[in-house]
Amino acid sequence: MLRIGHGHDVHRFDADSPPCNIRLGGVEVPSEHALLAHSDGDVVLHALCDALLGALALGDIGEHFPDTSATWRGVDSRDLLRQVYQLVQDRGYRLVNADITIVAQTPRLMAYKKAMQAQIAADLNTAVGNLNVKATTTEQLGFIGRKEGIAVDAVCLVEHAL
Ligand SMILES: Nc1ccn([C@@H]2O[C@H](COP(=O)(O)O)[C@@H](O)[C@H]2O)c(=O)n1
Ligand SMILES: C[C@@]1(CO)OP(=O)(O)OP(=O)(O)OC[C@H]1O
Repeated sequence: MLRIGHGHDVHRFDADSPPCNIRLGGVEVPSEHALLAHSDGDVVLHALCDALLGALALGDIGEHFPDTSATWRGVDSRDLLRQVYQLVQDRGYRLVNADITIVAQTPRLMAYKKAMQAQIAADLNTAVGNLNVKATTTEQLGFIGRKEGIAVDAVCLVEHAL
């Protein structure tokens, strides 16, 4: 039995913050500004969590980790991903593959994509070849092109282990 899931997330840059590292796909990436979020703001892992939850018809990340709860304030999104994947495994499923597209005018991600793939694969206990991370700009169009935020789309396939 195969099931497919899709996730989408957006986080806004804090225009008032100084240059700093942001977390994308579990990796520290230098950025002109911080991302605004209740958690650590890892928009890549949030989209992947939603894809995995979607594949099992388990709702969305906000239902499981509400941004009204102090429990999840500043949380490492790798913890959220591992918890979500445990829900998937508890139902007898495992990841076949996931494909992630980061839509960002900035920062430049070429040098960080492989590290993200390796980090995510390790957290999901899967081969790095089952994970793909892509990046694209919007050619300076729209809110992403104006460097106001980052969007991510993720799709995944899961299969029943039996
Ligand atoms: N934040 C980004 C965005 C893109 N890249 C890389 O550049 C390539 C071309 O980008 P387009 O927006 O013109 O499609 C893209 O395929 C990525 O390899 C990047 O590293 N960081
Ligand atoms: C991760 C959570 C929880 O800390 O908060 P944010 O970091 O704001 O992220 P978002 O993708 O808006 O929604 C999920 C949240 O409930």
